[in-house]
Amino acid sequence: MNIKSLSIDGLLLCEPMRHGDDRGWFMESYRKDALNEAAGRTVHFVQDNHSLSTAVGTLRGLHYQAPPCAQDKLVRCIAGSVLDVAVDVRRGSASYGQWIAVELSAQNAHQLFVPTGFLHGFVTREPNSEIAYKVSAPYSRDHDGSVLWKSAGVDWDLGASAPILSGKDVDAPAFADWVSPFD
Ligand SMILES: Cc1cn([C@H]2C[C@H](O)[C@@H](COP(=O)(O)OP(=O)(O)O[C@H]3O[C@H](C)C(=O)[C@H](O)[C@H]3O)O2)c(=O)[nH]c1=O
Repeated sequence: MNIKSLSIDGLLLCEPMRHGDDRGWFMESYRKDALNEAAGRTVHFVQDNHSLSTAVGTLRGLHYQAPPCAQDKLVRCIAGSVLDVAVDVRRGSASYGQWIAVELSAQNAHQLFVPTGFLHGFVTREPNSEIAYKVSAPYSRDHDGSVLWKSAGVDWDLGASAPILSGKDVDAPAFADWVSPFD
């Protein structure tokens, strides 16, 4: 498992090693020890999530769970491919408002570690794309929030197409009007 820091402090790109043979391949898709060493702390995952997005251009984001239910996330794509996005919304951060986007795909097997204090979202690049991700706090509907996907300066690489959104994401507040709950 190769884990490297990205340009925004706290974000990690995990690249598991695939061991191929004439049957196919084997991969360790999660190593607690390696992630904790790279994160510099113990990350306690308590829930696994899995979503299927059937159409290209399905955009889920920009989402967060507010404290005290904030979530670290370890995100991977197990079918198709997505552009995965994280936006730094830690009020004390020198990189507040900065974002990164990485392609996660079943083919590259890359994973993005998104610590608490970031907005998270993705847009699908293939039909029937699936993401599976670990979170460090249980789902809490009362702490679940969204920021309008097109208001944070993210380049989603959508081309001329409008994304497919949930009602929650269509009506989300604009980044400029939103107050981050993260220190
Ligand atoms: C997140 C979640 C949702 N749900 C239920 C609530 C709704 O009835 C249904 C769909 O939820 P939602 O529209 O919030 O799903 P996504 O748009 O995929 O949201 C997720 O997408 C972005 C990319 C994230 O990083 C978050 O994990 C999460 O916000 O699943 C649950 O029962 N448990 C959960 O943990």
